[in-house]
Amino acid sequence: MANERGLTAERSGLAAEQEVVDGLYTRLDELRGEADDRLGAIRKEGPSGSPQNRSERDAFATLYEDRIAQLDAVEDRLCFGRLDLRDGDRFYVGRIGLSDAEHVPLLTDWRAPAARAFYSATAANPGPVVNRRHLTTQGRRVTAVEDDVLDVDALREMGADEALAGEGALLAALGARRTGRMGDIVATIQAEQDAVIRAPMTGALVVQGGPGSGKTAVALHRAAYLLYHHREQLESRGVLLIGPSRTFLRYIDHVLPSLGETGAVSTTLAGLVPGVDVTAVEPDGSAEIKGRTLMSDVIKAAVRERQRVPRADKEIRIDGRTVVIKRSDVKDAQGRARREGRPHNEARASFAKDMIGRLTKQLVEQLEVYSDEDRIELERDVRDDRNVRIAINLCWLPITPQQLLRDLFSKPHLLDHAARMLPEHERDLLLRPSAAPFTEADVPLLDEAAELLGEMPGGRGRRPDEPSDEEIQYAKDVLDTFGDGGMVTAEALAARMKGGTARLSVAERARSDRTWTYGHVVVDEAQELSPMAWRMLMRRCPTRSFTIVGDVAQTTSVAGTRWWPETMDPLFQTGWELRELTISYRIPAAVADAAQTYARAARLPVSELRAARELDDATASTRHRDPIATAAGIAHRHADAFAGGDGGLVAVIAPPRLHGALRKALGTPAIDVYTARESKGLEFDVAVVVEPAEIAERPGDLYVALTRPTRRLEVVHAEPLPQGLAL
Ligand SMILES: Nc1ncnc2c1ncn2[C@@H]1O[C@H](COP(=O)(O)OP(=O)(O)OP(=O)(O)O)[C@@H](O)[C@H]1O
Repeated sequence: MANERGLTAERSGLAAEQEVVDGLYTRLDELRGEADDRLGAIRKEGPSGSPQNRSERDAFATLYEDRIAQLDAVEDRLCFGRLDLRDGDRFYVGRIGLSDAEHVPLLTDWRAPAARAFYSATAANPGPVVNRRHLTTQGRRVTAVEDDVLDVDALREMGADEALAGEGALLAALGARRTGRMGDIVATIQAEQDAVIRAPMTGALVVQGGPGSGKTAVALHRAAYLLYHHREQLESRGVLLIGPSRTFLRYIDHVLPSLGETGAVSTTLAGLVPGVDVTAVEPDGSAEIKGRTLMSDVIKAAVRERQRVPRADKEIRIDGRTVVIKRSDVKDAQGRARREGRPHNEARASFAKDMIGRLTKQLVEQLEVYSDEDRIELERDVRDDRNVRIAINLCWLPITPQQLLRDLFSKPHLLDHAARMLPEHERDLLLRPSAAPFTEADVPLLDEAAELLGEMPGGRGRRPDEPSDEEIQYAKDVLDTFGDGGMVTAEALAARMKGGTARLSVAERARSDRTWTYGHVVVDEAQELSPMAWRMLMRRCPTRSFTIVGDVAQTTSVAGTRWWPETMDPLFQTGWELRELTISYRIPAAVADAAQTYARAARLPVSELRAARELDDATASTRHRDPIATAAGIAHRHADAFAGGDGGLVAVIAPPRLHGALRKALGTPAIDVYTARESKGLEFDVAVVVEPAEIAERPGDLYVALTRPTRRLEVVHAEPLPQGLAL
């Protein structure tokens, strides 16, 4: 009888909530219809009217398009909660705020202050809330309601556990099959996560948490939260989101739009330097050196090296007269140009102007001309003289960041000069052919160089006294051929000039993007960044407003962080704060235990981590002579079971040398094969980890690999398991 009464109440609860939710979707449809109509009307007007009218119309069209995109994006799970307050008030919480035509609020945005209690109220600390209701919907249909009764007496009577808010809704979300795209967690954000999401925007917030503790989810929701609360400030400067790889960015690219936000720029570190393609991986030895802060001094010295003083004074004939490029003049003019404090390529104009002035003066004195007109004419002659231009270029050579780096790492004499502070064996590690492709560790160096070099001449329209690309390339060739301080005759230079020229490849178009500064920067997998990479990010946000999430136990980069204070203190001094997330929402308890036991044995700095779920049969280990065929067989078995059921993702994580054989044995692109590093930040229903001892050459790599599955970890090996791993 009691049960029946319960069921009836549940059904009537559902029906009542369905009515409310229907009303919300009706309002959503109305708003979408209005925005559609307005956009249609604007488009109908066509491109007529004054330029001002047109640009106003364009602005409105963009506004309506954005609004429609926002309303479309919140269709799924528009409303997911209800709060009943002690004073009898009740309101619904959803992805966006909605009001009716009379401005009566219908739905409260999850980011609004009033909605905070939905995530933070507990039985011990209920605030004004007596009941929190979670609504589960499929499409527009309400399929379940679940109440957290926060009235302590009622709660005690029910003997309920208050550890996880909305446990049913949470466990349903955690148990859902993975699709390969990350979803938002807005309906089930937990209290410790909410505190991070809503933390004030000042300074740097560092969030340390074990695998699956929701760092990525929290970082994305915080970006949405900050955009909502500081819209004016952030919309003009933007929010930058840095992720470890393009695969990872694809994995998360759905989340912000589903939260109604399209205003963040997400990219990798390399994506911040336009025109640079990172295609190579380099040995740890050189990557580690390139990550050190002292590389900023190396780059500085390399740039400075392009400002040269000739070994001897040099005579140049102009229209039958001789002028002398004097070493003392060059030194003096360089000093003056440097004191202006502009970047190298931009300061070159001052140096060139100064030198042209000095040479003109020599002609003026020789010819004894006194009229301004004659003087101006002579100056033009000097400026237009090719030999003069070449000589000036040799003393102050404009150069792109890419070329600077290629030269620096391929020419021992340049490296010896610029990187004097490094021991010889470390300099040797940096040497590589000039045509070698760029690596990830080069990116911050390119950015540093771009900062010191500034715009290439002609980047924003060439001035008359600036050299052409051909002249620059030519002078560069000369320097490449003759090395340090190479003085060659004007005739030799001219002869080579005829031999054809190459254009410099400068990513000028995107230059203005490179120097853009953001209102807030969110960094994911932040433990991987080197000190040089941090320098690069600090330039992107002079206000030092950062959200930094990562796990120092998962660090795989040799130049990365193993202890936050070591990295953060020099960057932010006292302006940073550390928070921890302690519950893993991804991995089942048995996987968490196995991974943590291994990590502790390998002396990784693991944080405390509890798993939110216990699942049976969550781990398995198979030893076999043929790990390739065995792994492929196991992966197929799971994939087939998923195909026959309600879906799910299977992935294989293995050392790179086994990838070819594994792909062949799998025979289908439907099951992805990753290295441990490639799998970073991703998750799968089943992860098949092959030859863990080999992956464990870098213990952080194995820790990452073991913590990818949401349901089952399969370990396959021919070699013995690494120490500390027991399944
Ligand atoms: N409060 C929550 N409600 C529902 N799902 C959650 C919640 N918190 C996290 N998750 C889910 O747990 C999984 C792991 O989250 P996430 O990838 O953000 O963790 P992470 O800490 O970044 O992990 P890693 O260190 O491995 O990169 C994701 O599927 C995420 O959606």
